[in-house]
Amino acid sequence: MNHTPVTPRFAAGKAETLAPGMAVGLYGGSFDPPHAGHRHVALTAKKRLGLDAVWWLVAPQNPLKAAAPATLETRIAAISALIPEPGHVVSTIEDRLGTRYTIDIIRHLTTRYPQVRFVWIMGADGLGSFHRWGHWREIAARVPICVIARGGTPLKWRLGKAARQLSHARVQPSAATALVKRGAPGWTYITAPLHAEASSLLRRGR
Ligand SMILES: Nc1ncnc2c1ncn2[C@@H]1O[C@H](COP(=O)(O)OP(=O)(O)OP(=O)(O)O)[C@@H](O)[C@H]1O
Ligand SMILES: O=C(O)c1ccc[n+]([C@@H]2O[C@H](COP(=O)([O-])O)[C@@H](O)[C@H]2O)c1
Repeated sequence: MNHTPVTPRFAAGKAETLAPGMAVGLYGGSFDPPHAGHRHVALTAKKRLGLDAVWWLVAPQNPLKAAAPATLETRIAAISALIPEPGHVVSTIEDRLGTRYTIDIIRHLTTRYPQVRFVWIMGADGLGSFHRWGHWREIAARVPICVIARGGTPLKWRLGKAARQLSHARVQPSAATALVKRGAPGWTYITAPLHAEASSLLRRGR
């Protein structure tokens, strides 16, 4: 197969490599700092969706968060140490494209690599605030979404605006791999065992 490197290698040392037909999970986060809960999400999604790779998209700055996170270098190094397994790539594509908005990444990747099957990965709290993201309906129209359960207020998140408006496109977790093959629109909510870790808890303990 003809492997096309998206960009040159970057600090983390693993290339973001794409090939036609590949299934790639896009796991966006502040990762400030990354923790075992993130690892759990990425490993669960990779397994349950049958992904070839998970790209950990390190957000330069979440547009909905006021506080600036640690430097990209610090977070990249920490993610690389947390998840050395093959198939997990730390990506600075948001920084390279000079955007803080997920829609820009999704438009770029789905337009440029139409033969790659991208899927967006997020924790359940992300579903709860998804309707506040820029062009969230277009994101959902362009890529399937995999939501991984998280402790907190799951009922509120599952009954939130985005979940309600996208309810027609929801599929059972048993259809998750088929969803990735079929493509958007579609989302699934995977009730993996919960993982209690949170970056805010770790920052408080610093
Ligand atoms: N323990 C967890 N279980 C499930 N999803 C998680 C967990 N921790 C983080 N996530 C998900 O990972 C993505 C990145 O999360 P983020 O980097 O903001 O970490 P966080 O622990 O939620 O941080 P903070 O506590 O500062 O809000 C989000 O989609 C979030 O929902
Ligand atoms: O595009 C947006 O409007 C948007 C708003 C909030 C969050 N996001 C993305 O959601 C992902 C998770 O963010 P965070 O800070 O909760 O880890 C990360 O990739 C952010 O860039 C994106």
